[in-house]
Amino acid sequence: MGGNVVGWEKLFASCAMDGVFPGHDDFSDRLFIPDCWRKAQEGEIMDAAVEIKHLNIRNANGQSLVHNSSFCLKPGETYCLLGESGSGKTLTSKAILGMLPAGLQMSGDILLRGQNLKSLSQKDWRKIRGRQVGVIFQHPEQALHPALPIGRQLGDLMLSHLPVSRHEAEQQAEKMLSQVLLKDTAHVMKSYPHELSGGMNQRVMIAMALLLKPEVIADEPTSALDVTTQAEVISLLHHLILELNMSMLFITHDVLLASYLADTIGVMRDGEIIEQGSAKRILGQPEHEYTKQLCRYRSQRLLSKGGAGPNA
Ligand SMILES: Nc1ncnc2c1ncn2[C@@H]1O[C@H](COP(=O)(O)OP(=O)(O)OP(=O)(O)O)[C@@H](O)[C@H]1O
Repeated sequence: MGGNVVGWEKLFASCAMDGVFPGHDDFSDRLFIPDCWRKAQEGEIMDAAVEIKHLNIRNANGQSLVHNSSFCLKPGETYCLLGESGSGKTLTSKAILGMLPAGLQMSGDILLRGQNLKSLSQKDWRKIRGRQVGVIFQHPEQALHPALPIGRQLGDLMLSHLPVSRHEAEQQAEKMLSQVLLKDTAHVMKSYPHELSGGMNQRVMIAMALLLKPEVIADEPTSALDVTTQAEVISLLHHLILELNMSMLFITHDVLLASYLADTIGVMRDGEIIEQGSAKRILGQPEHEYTKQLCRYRSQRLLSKGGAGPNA
């Protein structure tokens, strides 16, 4: 890892000792404070990066899969949607990306920087994805074309949204690859996805998602990686989101991961957000019995493994 990226183990060890996690008020004197927080404190009104209002998703039989969900991702913050498998996290993120599977019915409003995405055509969605909202999936093959070199894919993304030359686009792309700490970026630019390791492809996907500085949705982005690579990738993502002052909706079933990354946590269960608030409040004073269970589980994992990482 690069020298300025905080290692999981070091970070967790110190957090476990202090009983707090970065991103919370307790760390405010030591951490980078996003500009938007300062502006919000000063009373300046800002559009939410993403706002979900009364989102309902039903299957073809009318069964409710996501029920009346509302939440707000503020500019410059990381909002973790935390919940067990099947709770509706991925469907929520797919709704925001305009990628709901056929046969599902959606109601409610999705606003991106104030723009309601409700009745966009597929053509309009293509203009938005990558430019205004980027996504990091669990499996890079969901986003990377197997038959195109990495440099071409990143360059194409930039060319499809910005008035730049192919040369400029690929220069920017290569710069982004170095920001995700890939070595020998000239070689990576010419490589095909199957020639890179899983961890390298995940970094390429992060580079692609962050390239045009959109709002970012990360859906269990490291679940398919081994423990060490997972820790490196999460640490890198956290660092870049802070450095670039970007907003991220991070989807996870892992309470330890949420406690490491989140400014705000929404706990999702059976299609509903049952509790949400600042990470400090949710982890320190959970109200719902289910959230209390999650917090007890987190404490046990920290105690038993010394807070050693995302799969601890
Ligand atoms: N295309 C679909 N058609 C019908 N039901 C679906 C479809 N996709 C998901 N579901 C159902 O919707 C519910 C929520 O699924 P979702 O994938 O959002 O859960 P999740 O919280 O992301 O879980 P996981 O982490 O396992 O992906 C589940 O009961 C799932 O079976």
